[in-house]
Amino acid sequence: MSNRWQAVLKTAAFLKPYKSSMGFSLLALFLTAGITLSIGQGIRLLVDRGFATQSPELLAQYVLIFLMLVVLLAIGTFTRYYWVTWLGERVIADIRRKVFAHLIDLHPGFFETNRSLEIQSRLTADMTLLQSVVGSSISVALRNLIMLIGGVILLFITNVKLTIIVMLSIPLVIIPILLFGRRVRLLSRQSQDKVATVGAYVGEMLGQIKTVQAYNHQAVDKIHFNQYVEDAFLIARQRTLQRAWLIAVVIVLVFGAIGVMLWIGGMDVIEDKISGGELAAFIFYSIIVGSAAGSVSEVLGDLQRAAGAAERTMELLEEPCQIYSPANPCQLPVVTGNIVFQQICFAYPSRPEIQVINDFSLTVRLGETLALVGLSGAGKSTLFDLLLRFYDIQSGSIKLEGIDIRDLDLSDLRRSFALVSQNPALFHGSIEQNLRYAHPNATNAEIEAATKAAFIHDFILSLPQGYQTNLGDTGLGLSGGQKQRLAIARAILVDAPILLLDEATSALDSQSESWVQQAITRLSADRTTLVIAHRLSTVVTADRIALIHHGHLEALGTHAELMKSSDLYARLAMSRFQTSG
Ligand SMILES: Nc1ncnc2c1ncn2[C@@H]1O[C@H](COP(=O)(O)OP(=O)(O)OP(=O)(O)O)[C@@H](O)[C@H]1O
Repeated sequence: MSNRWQAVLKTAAFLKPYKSSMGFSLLALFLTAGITLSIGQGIRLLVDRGFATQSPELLAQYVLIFLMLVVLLAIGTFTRYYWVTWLGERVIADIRRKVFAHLIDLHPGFFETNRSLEIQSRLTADMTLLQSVVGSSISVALRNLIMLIGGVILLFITNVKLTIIVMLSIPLVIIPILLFGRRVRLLSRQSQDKVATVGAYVGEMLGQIKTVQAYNHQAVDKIHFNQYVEDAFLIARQRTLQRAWLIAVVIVLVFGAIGVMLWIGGMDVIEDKISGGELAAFIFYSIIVGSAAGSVSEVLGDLQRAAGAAERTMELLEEPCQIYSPANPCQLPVVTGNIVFQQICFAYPSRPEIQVINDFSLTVRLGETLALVGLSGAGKSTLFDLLLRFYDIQSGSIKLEGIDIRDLDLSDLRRSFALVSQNPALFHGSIEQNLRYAHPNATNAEIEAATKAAFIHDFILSLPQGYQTNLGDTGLGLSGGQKQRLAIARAILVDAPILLLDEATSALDSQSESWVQQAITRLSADRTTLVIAHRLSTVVTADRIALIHHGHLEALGTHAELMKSSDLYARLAMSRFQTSG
């Protein structure tokens, strides 16, 4: 079986928990199809017995039956529509939750080879497609299939001669409609893609609005954007033209065919070979059979596209997670900050030929502040990634409290660290929500103590909405220094035994710089701290400095020692360390 159909089966498995809803839907489906078909018989009785006999009582009786059928049809359709759509929405909600739960645990390396924008589009576009198929197309296909089969049987029962004529002429009507329909569908898909490109372009430009304006790039962007919009318009126009043709052709062919039938059938009625009711019922059934055949063929295209979406979704869901907790993790003792790197080697999975960390060994002492310094690209941030197990090393070992970090439960390991990165990640939401990110149950007093220690409390209070001030995406609306202090307050609140700090390279003004510096000093006072240092003030006050060069430990010691013993360090200190603060 091809992957695609396996994926469809796996997607269908999501329906399993909802057997009763499926039962309701199927029941309603058969009921409505049955009633629709029996309306033809109702029409026949109405014409032959109600009108032809000129009896008002019989007419009233048959109109009543007809109305009852209509009410039943309404109830059945309500049930079918509600349960089928419910199923579609429910199943897609389940798949979305499962995919997200899987993605958020996946190793970060996965997102390097798969653009997150593309994954986002899968989560929206593919899901919408699947939803429309589970929540409507399947039921439309099934209903029309039942009507098609039932309609053909009833056509034969009603009149064999006319049925044979209809059967011979159906392809004449259906084939042109299918051809036009296919072209319209192809153009609709192209049109959707074009609209998606327009959306992506707007997203990218608005996300980078300052760069766009700083480089006076608006005129060029307008030209590009106009091009995208015009492309989308041209395709939409073509699609509309084809669709208009399709509608016109359908009208001519379908009503033409009905006209022919009326002619042949009418002659039979005049010659008394069949009754007027039979002819009316016959025309009703032919319309049903014709439209059912059209719908089934149209829905088949949808089902095929949905199979593609199912395949991509299942691929995502089955992507193996390469970083996970061991089955029987070791118990982590109280973490004091005893970290040992032992001859570790590492290359990023996306560039396996470049050894970023090369036979690196280092023992971190309890409670010390260790500054990591080195040229840009030396591998400092990579060491943090390895400590947090975003990637696994290829050889050697990293031990925390004497235990290899690969033998620890991932959440235990990561709970031991508080990370303050160079560009602190803040999320959409209030300042308070951002502070509570890793410690949701913190009391207000704890939050205040943390923000005071990070020298950000007064600033927060100066905002009109204080702690409830909303931050835009990625902390929009705060300066670099404010973001860092907020991140430091968050780290204080987490109160993890080891602090990982990636100092900002961007120069802060001296006031802000000194606040950040003091906040860091407080934060690192009673815990083991690894800091990627870019400032002279930081390296001078650090207990020890590790100089990293090409992923290797080049030298280790205090500032004064390294200034004497290492040429590279002396050069680095002269040229690179920022002296502000
Ligand atoms: N995700 C990645 N995939 C492949 N290569 C990477 C990845 N991240 C970093 N690298 C490469 O690994 C090397 C070390 O990068 P790292 O970020 O650890 O350096 P760094 O010392 O922190 O530099 P800086 O001070 O400029 O931040 C660099 O050559 C970089 O290009």
